[in-house]
Amino acid sequence: MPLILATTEPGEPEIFASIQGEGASIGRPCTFVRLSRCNLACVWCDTAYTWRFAGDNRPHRDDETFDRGEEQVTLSEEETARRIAALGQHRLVITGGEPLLQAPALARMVAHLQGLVPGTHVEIETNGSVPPHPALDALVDQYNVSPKLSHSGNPADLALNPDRLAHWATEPRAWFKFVVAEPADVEEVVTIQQAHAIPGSRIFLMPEGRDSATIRQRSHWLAQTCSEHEFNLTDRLHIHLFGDTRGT
Ligand SMILES: Nc1nc2[nH]cc(C(=O)O)c2c(=O)[nH]1
Ligand code: SF4
Ligand SMILES: [Mg+2]
Repeated sequence: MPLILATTEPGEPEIFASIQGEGASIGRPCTFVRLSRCNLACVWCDTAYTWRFAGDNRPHRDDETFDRGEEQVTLSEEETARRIAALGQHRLVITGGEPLLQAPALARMVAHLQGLVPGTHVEIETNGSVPPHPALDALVDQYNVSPKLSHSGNPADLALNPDRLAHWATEPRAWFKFVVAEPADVEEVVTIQQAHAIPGSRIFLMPEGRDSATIRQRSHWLAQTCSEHEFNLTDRLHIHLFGDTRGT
């Protein structure tokens, strides 16, 4: 089974070199590969083109639906690895959508990539609701786990499964990154932190926002909140640098 990737334009897979814009590796140069499809549906999702295809009526703030044929491209594991290797980086961030939905094919792709560029550091951006897959898990250096709070609009039993969260809480390669828009969202983070005994040093709060002004405004009060709770604050560096654009 090949990989189903997102596109920057019809037929063009979203594989690009950039700077990690969020979380524990912020500022590091890396290559990104964006996979299509997600098992959740966040109302403020900034990559709705990976899942909100015509006929999907789950609510989204923009109320836009996308043409699956234009937004998805199928690429073999080997060709995906070749395109990543051609960008010359030694770090890879696998994102989506929800990339763990395609874990078996991703495992084959990463194994192939390690043959082309040995020692590549592999990070996965995940919403944390999908169990890790053993073959892929063995090839991953870092998980950036972003559980979705109630303001995302997802049912809690899907987005905040206690067994899944318990797994990530005890996974030493996992960092937590919570998207926060309002102070009430932080209360949910604290509840999750306490339920799973997650050290604050492994938690990042990230302002929800798709433009610099919103991110900056929310970062002001979030900085104070992070001090109080000893959480980390993360920016969304790529939005300041490139705006809300694909392939950046
Ligand atoms: N530069 C950059 N950094 C990112 N970190 C996480 C991203 C994501 O979309 O998951 C992302 C992204 O789309 N671009
Ligand atoms: S989990 Fe991520 S990709 Fe999926 S809908 Fe939410 S923000 Fe979008
Ligand atoms: Mg993004």
